[in-house]
Amino acid sequence: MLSTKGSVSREVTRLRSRKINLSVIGQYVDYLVDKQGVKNVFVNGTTGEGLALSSQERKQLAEEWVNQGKKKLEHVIIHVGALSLPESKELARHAAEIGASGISAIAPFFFKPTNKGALVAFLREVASEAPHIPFYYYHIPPLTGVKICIEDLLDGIKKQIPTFQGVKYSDTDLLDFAQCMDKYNKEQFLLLYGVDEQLLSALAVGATGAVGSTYNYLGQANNMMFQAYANQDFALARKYQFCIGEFLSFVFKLGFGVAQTKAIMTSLSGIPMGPPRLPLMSASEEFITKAKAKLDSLPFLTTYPAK
Ligand SMILES: CC(=O)N[C@@H]([C@@H](O)[C@H](O)[C@H](O)CO)[C@@H](O)CC(=O)C(=O)O
Repeated sequence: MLSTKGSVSREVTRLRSRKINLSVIGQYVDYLVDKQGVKNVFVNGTTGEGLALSSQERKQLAEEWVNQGKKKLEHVIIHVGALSLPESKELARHAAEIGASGISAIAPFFFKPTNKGALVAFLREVASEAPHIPFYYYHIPPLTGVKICIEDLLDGIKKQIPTFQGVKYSDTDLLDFAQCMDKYNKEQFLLLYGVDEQLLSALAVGATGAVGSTYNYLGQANNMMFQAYANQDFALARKYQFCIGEFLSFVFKLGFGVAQTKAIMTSLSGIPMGPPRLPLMSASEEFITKAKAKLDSLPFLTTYPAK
């Protein structure tokens, strides 16, 4: 007991005054593009701990990603969601000014919108600050607690938010997701799926893309899964999804979240992702060793045929 308390307080001291490190972003962009085949990024979202950062830090990160991504990345979408509407609007304006390809926002989750009208009113205010770039709603009910049905949200949304382009859908409700695909086919919304362990099921009902934490280090494996699915090689696509599932199921049992994602990413890419910000605590050495050993036991996920 005593030793646990001691190590928690040492960790707290270590995490207390951590600052963002902009100097690794250029390297991060190259790693994603060259090693993972990932050319679209979602900045200041969950994995990037956007909600734990000050507005100033979020702006600095957004600028660095846009600048470093020039001529390398296809899309840099900046997450501008915040608990306060003025803050969210300011971040939206800033993202548009610096040349982001799009913006996205979660629902505020302290004073929550309790119905579609309230949510749309909030999102409309945010989106209207960046009237020339696409807006994506970031649906992540496990973290926001806002469970407004997306099938309902999409009904008439373009009239309310002319720049509305789609949804980053980080929830397991594949019925709602499939209904959106089916019902709004004509609108050609981009529905980007965000539960990595279920991506293949989302592809089967028509997902147009994916945004998630594991694409930082398993981007190639997921690209292969996309390719296998497009080629109608469903056995191969399932093999990728099952392997990804085996890895995630293993780390879930150890305790998995943003801090652990950063640690895995650091260990695989060699780029120091740094510790998370309090109240999140760093991944343990034991976690890192076990997660790395598990990935090493699944070479199918991390070794690819030469191009
Ligand atoms: C709750 C959460 O963190 N979800 C992740 C998933 O990628 C998730 O880590 C993965 O599916 C493992 O459960 C993403 O949806 C979040 C994400 O894309 C982001 O960084 O904004």
